[in-house]
Amino acid sequence: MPQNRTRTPKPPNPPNTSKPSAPPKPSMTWLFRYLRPVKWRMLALLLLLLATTALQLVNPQIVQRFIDQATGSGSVSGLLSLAGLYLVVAVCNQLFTVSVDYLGNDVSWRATNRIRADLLKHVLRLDMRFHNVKSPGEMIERIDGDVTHMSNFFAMFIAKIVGSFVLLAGILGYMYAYNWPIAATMTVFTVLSVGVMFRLRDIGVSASQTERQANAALYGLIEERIAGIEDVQANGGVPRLMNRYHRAMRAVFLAGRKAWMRRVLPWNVTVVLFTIAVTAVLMLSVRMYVQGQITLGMLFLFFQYTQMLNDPIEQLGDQLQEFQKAKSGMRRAQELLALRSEIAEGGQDDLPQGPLSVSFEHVSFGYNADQRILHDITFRLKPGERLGLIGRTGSGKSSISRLLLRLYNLDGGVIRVGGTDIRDLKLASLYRRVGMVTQDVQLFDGTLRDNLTLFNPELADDAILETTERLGLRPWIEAMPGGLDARLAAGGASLSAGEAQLFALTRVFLTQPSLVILDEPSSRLDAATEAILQKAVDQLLERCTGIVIAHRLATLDRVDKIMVLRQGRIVEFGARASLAQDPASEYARLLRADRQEELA
Ligand SMILES: Nc1ncnc2c1ncn2[C@@H]1O[C@H](COP(=O)(O)OP(=O)(O)OP(=O)(O)O)[C@@H](O)[C@H]1O
Repeated sequence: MPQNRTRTPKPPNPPNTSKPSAPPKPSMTWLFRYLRPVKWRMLALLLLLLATTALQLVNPQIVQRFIDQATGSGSVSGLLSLAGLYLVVAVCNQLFTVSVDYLGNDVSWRATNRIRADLLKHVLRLDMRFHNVKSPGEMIERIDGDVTHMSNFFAMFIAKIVGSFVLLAGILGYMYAYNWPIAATMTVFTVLSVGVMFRLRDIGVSASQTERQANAALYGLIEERIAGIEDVQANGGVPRLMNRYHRAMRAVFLAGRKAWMRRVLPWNVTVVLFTIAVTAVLMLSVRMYVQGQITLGMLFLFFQYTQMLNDPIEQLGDQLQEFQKAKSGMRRAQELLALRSEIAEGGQDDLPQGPLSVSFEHVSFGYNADQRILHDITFRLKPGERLGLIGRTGSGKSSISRLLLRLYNLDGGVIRVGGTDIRDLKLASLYRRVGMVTQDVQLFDGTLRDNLTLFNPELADDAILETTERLGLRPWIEAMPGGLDARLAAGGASLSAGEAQLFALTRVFLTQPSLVILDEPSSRLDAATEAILQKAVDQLLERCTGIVIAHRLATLDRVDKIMVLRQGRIVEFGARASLAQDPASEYARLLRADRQEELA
C-alpha cells in the first residue's frame, strides 16, 4: 500500500549548479593512485631501462678498445671478438628498447583507461545543469584528449627520469675515474642544464591548459554542427560554419604555438649549454691527445660520452614537456572530478508494489535562479490513475516530467512517489520503477535487441517479441534483415517519427514500470500509425500510473484526470469526464477549439 508519511520539512535544496567540492589541487598522489595497479609492470619497465642504459655505456668502451687495439698491436682475432661483442650488445640493446616501448605503452593504456573510465562514470552522474552547458564534443576532449596528454607521463616519465639520471651518473662516474678535468666540465654542464630545466619546469603548464581548452571548444563546435547537419545543410549554413570553424582552428593554433614555445624553452637553453660543453671537452681532449696523455680510443670515448650526455638531458627535457602537458591534463581532469552533482543520492530503496501514487506539493522550479518556470504546483494521482497534461508550448509540461525523474532539484516543495519524497530514494530505485517515453528517441550503435532492451542481456527474446507483438511493432521487426539481430545506426536516423514512438514505448514496456511518463510527439502522424500508437499507449497504461503530456486532445480520451498548465501554473485540474461536461472549463473550451480546427 502506498503510504503518505508526514515528515519535518527538508532544508532548502542546494544552489542549482554542479559545483566543485573543493578547489582542485594539482597533486601527484592523484596520478600515483592510477599507477599503483601497474606497479609491477613499471618495475619491469625500470629494470629493462636500466639494462638498456648499462648497454649504452658499454658500447663506446668496446669501440675505444677496438680503436686502441687497431692503432696499436692488436691481433685480428681480438679485433673480431670485439666486433662480435659490439654486435651482441647492439642487438640486445635494440631488443630491450623494443620491450621498453611495448611495456611503456601497456602501462600507459592500462593507467589512462582507468582515468578515462573514472571521468566518464563521473560525468554520467553529473546533473543536467552541467550537461546543458557542455557539448558532447567538449566532453569527449576532456575525457579522452586530456587523458591522452597524460599517457606519455604514465608510459615513460618515471622510468625515463630514473634512466636518464642513471645514465648521467654512469657517464660522469666513469669520466671521474679516468679524467677529472673533463669530468668536471661535464658535471658543470649537467648541473646547469638540469637546474635550468627544473627551474623552468612549469613555464608551459597554464599555456598548455589554454591549448587543451581551445581544443575542447573546437571539438565541441565540430560535434554540434555534425549533430545538426540537416539544419546546417538545409539553411545553407556551411560557409558560416566553416568561418566559425576557421576561427576556432586559429584559436587552437595560436594557443598551441604559445604552449609549445613555452614548453621547449628549457630544452633550447640546454642546447646552447650543450654546444659550449662539447666544444670545451673536445678542446681539452685534443690537447691531451696531442700531449700524449690519452690514446686515440680514449679521445673517441670522451667525445662519445659527451655526445651521449646530451641524450639523458634531452630525455629529461622531453619528459619535462610531457610533464607540463600531463599536469595541464591532470588539472583539467581533477577540475572535472571535483564537480559534484546537485542531485544527492537518497538512502531508501523500497517502494510499494504495483502502480505508484504521485504527489506534487507546492513545487516551484526554475532552470536559472532568476527565472521561475513552475509556480506552486500541487496535485495528487492515486495509484493506477492517468493524468493528461496539456498546455501551450513552453508552459512547463516537460519540466514537470524532468522533476519527477529528479533530473533537477526543486527550488521549493516536495514530490512524492509511492508516498516517499523522491529525494530520499536511491536514484536507481526511482529509475527502476519510473519509465519515460520522450519525444526524441536515441538509438545506440548495436543490434535491434540491444536497442530495445538497452543492452540488458537478461531480457529473453520471447519477452521482447511478445511485447513488440502487443504494441504493433512486430511487422516492422520482421521486415528488418536479421530481425532482432539487425544492426541499427546510432542517432535514430533509421526510424520514422511513428516507428520511433513505438520503439520508445516498447523499450519502456519491457522495463515494466509502475509509473510512466509519455511525452507525445507534437508532429501529426498518419491515422493508421496513430491508431497503432494509441493502442500501444493504452496497453502500457493498463498496468501503471501514467502521465501523458499531450499535444492532441484526441489522445486523452482514456485518461482519468486533466491538468491544464499556463505559464508554469495549474489553471485547471480535475476529473476528465466532469471537466469535459462543464462548458465553463478550460478543457471543454480547448476541446471545442480542437474540434473546430479539425473541421476547418
Ligand atoms: N534546459 C533548459 N534550460 C533553460 N530553460 C529551459 C530548459 N528547458 C526548458 N526551458 C524553458 O522552460 C520553459 C518550459 O519548458 P518545457 O519544456 O517544460 O515546456 P513544454 O510545456 O514541455 O513545451 P513543449 O510543449 O514545447 O514541449 C520554457 O520557457 C523553456 O524555454
